[in-house]
Amino acid sequence: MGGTRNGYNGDASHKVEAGSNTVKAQTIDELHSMQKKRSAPNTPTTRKAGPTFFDLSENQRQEQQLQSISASLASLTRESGPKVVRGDPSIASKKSGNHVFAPTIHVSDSSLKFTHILYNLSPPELYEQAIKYEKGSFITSTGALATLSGAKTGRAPRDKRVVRDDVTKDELWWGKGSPNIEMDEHSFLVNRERAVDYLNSLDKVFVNDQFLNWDSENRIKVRIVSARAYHSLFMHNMCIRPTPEELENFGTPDFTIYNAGMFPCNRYTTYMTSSTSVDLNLKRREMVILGTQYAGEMKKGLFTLMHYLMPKRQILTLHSGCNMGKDGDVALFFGLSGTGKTTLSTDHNRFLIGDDEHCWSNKGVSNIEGGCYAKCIDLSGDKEPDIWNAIKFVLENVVFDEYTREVDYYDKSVTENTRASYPIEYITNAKIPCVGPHPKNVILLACDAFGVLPPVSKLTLAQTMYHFISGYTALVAGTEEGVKEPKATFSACFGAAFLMLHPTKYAAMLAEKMQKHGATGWLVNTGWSGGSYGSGSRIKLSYTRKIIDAIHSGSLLEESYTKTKIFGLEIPTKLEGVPTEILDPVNTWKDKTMYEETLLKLARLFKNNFETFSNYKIGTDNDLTKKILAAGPNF
Ligand SMILES: Nc1ncnc2c1ncn2[C@@H]1O[C@H](COP(=O)(O)OP(=O)(O)OP(=O)(O)O)[C@@H](O)[C@H]1O
Ligand SMILES: O=C([O-])CC(=O)C(=O)O
Ligand SMILES: [Ca+2]
Ligand SMILES: [Mn+2]
Repeated sequence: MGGTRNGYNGDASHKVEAGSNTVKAQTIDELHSMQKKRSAPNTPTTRKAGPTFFDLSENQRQEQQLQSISASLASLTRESGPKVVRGDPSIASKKSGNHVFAPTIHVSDSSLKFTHILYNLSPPELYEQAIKYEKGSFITSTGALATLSGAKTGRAPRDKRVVRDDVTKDELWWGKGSPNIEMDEHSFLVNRERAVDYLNSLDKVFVNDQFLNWDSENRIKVRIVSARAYHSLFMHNMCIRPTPEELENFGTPDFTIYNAGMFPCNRYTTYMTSSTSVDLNLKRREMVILGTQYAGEMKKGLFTLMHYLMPKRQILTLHSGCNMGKDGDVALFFGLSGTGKTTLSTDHNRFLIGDDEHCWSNKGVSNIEGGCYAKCIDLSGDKEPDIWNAIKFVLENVVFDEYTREVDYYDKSVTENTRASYPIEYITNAKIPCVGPHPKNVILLACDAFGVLPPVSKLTLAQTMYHFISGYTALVAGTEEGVKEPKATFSACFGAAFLMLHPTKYAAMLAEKMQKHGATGWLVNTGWSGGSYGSGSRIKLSYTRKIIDAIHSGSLLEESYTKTKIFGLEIPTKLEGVPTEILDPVNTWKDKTMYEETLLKLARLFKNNFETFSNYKIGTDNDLTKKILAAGPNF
């Protein structure tokens, strides 16, 4: 890790003398102990650590930490908390002494045992745990840990539940089109108890205490309790890693995830429709995962939480990538899964702020996460060198050569949705801390499987809002369970699956911010050209990159434009590095009537989808609302 190793007070008597043949160790154990420095995983930061306010001894601090973890793992009915002890049960010495916290004596089998806590382990320690105990864990030729996520290789949005109570019933978006399927408090507690009992029945559980959001004033403390080293390593990568000082002063988390992924929910529990359940309880500030080991559920569960917490502070949450040029010009890349947020925000000529989840506050943008999660199907070192070189730590569901351990990125036999997760600092031009000024360009990515949207269009504010609320793409196979072929999808705000409030609330905030900061909207089709999926082909990544370059540099703004029929999109008449004929899709189709029909078909789909929004006002601006409604296709 490139981070600073503060927090370690080296004891000089234990150091190996440079240039001498002998070591100062008296025993083999002592010698081995010299290989290791005491430190904790951290994300590089330029932020100064606050004063260490705790005047506690190391033992007192550890005990407090264990008490807090024991409280997190408390069963609701039988005990106030399990006996917890730090360390791997196979290694930990039996003299657990002052590390033990045993709050109750009501005897049950589970209260007689210890739950060993593997607290914020480092990646090497997690590798060892995975290799030793988790079937399907292997080290690949580049040193990444290849893992399997089990039966689920994508998120399960139909199995997501949100507790509906007196507060959330009025605050949240429910009903048609909403991702928030209700459950009651009682059923949540049943699932929570099931997860906690399962976790406490294990010899050991992993606990990660980490942060969300690089905007330090709006940072959220999260605790993730999980049963697998893979899950702990994934979250180590994806959340912001605390410095040793920050970890010491962590205190009580703002939110806790109980991931009992390999253990199913009980179908006889009210509201359960399968063996998988991902449950969010805002009042208790908790999430429970049962019956899926797909790690993305944790990442996107936390993103959902941020979609609730941040708007309360006038901060907009964005399902977008984000990068910044050398002159400080920031671009956002919105888009549904597989449309190119990660691919296009990771740009060798620009600083990466983040690839997937951001906040836009009155100070500018901030990444929510500490890592990236790239699709790696068909990944090649030539086309995506920065991602290729960043692949460390976690590779999900990939296939590799048994002997050389070289990964075959073209192999889809486990799933289409193969993924790599890596700490953001492994992208060499990552912007640390991951914050930036107000965006100049807002790029909406759509992977249009119909092949009728132009490769790039310049949008008016009303058009930007229309397309943002529509959230169109042709979902590329994989990320959501059961999708095997591209298919037209509309997902409000390019992330309906993660919205907590009504889409128009986020849209109003975006419009207000774009207006205030003079950002330009663009629609970029990273999908098909020359025909629909099946006959045409996907637009070359190198062309899309040229388009994005011209947006960043400002040169595209200077081009002359013509307006397309039906969608009324402004398209440039030329663009350096991109064949002129592909800029207007009609030129690339052999069968022009087929093109017209397909265009009309897509326009109808847009219109039908937007009907649900026609009764809503976008913010307080009546005029803008009217313009947005008129900014859709006309036919
Ligand atoms: N013209 C293109 N533009 C962008 N991506 C392309 C293009 N052609 C092919 N691709 C491929 O499409 C995929 C885009 O996936 P990417 O990881 O960027 O999606 P994402 O928007 O970040 O999705 P998620 O939210 O699920 O992480 C990559 O595998 C990339 O190589
Ligand atoms: O959540 C996932 O599994 C991957 C992702 O980023 C998305 O779907 O937007
Ligand atoms: Ca991504
Ligand atoms: Mn995403």
